[in-house]
Amino acid sequence: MSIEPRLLEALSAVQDPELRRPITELGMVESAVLENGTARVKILLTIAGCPLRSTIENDATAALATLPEVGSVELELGVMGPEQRAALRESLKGRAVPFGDPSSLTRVIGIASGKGGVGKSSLTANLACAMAADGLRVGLIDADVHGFSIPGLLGIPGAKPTRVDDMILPPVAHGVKVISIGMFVDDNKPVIWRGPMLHRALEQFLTDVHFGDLDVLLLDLPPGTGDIAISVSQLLPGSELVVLTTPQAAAAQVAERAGAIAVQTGQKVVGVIENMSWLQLPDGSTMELFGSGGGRQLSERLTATLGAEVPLLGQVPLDPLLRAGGDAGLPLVLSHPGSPAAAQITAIARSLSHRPRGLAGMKLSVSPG
Ligand SMILES: Nc1ncnc2c1ncn2[C@@H]1O[C@H](COP(=O)(O)OP(=O)(O)OP(=O)(O)O)[C@@H](O)[C@H]1O
Repeated sequence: MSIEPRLLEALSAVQDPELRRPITELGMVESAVLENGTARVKILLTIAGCPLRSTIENDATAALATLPEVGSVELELGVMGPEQRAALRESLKGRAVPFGDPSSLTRVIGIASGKGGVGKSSLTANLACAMAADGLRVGLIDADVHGFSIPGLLGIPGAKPTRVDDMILPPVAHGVKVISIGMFVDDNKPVIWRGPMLHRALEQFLTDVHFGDLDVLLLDLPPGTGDIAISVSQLLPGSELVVLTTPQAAAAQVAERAGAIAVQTGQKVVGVIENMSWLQLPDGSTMELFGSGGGRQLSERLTATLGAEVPLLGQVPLDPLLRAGGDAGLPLVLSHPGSPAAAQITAIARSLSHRPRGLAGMKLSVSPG
């Protein structure tokens, strides 16, 4: 089938919403001809019943209509055959370096907490959206296997990943590629997996899920020091940790254990975040609902235990809008970017993503000149 270069050029502006690459590079444009001002184009979807077919349809029609010589568009949607899908898989596989590879440029950051309910999932969802809003390519793995909540917090509670044969394409929410155990279990059933199964599930997320090239991959870890924390350190030896606490001394003590695990795993703890630091009252005064000092205390203790500076990255105040944003699936950093809590989270996201990558322990491919 023939392809008119001008039409192909216009279609190169259309991205596959899940693969986030131009459809022209993915072998999805089967034919594109111009006859008497009518652009007749056939696009092949990766799978039948592609959930995003109307997005592709609308984007392609709009892109073609930008050409002055195109008066009308006739778009036909087909489905890739096994050979075309195999070629697509191959071309995608060759691109992204696995995250565990020492030469990977993706910064992998696990968000850990001592106990549940301190806001780890809410902050992880907000951090991911803040980074994506800054133009970074962000992936988020909800590894909080027993308390997965990320899909709901990002407004895609029932989303299922698209499968192209044995490759899994993560749904995208607010520019973040998201994968969660919750997407692989029925409805709200509890996950009763133990060590080896959890390890296998995480391994599958890291190998079979096609995230493409990412700047940052965030992992929402289960609270505490369980099996998943060990698996993460084994599967992603270069990954870093951020530890979350509330200002309460008792919470900081529990969180210290989650951070001190890095002594055994050899991971770097890049900082502490204090959440629920205070509540601003209508008269402008602040109320320290959970006491104060937990974040500072945790940062000092981890610095002493690990023998390396573990800074307090920021303090996020309590904000009812943050809770409401989670319920509505629209994180606070997007719904109310100017609020004090959102400003703190965005500043923390920037300090995490803008730090130069440490080169210690990394192979440098430099040859003497
Ligand atoms: N800064 C904040 N202001 C207001 N509400 C918050 C804040 N941080 C978290 N919350 C709320 O606190 C509750 C617990 O948060 P979240 O589920 O994110 O915690 P978690 O640490 O991930 O818990 P678990 O590990 O048990 O899933 C949620 O209702 C969330 O909306």
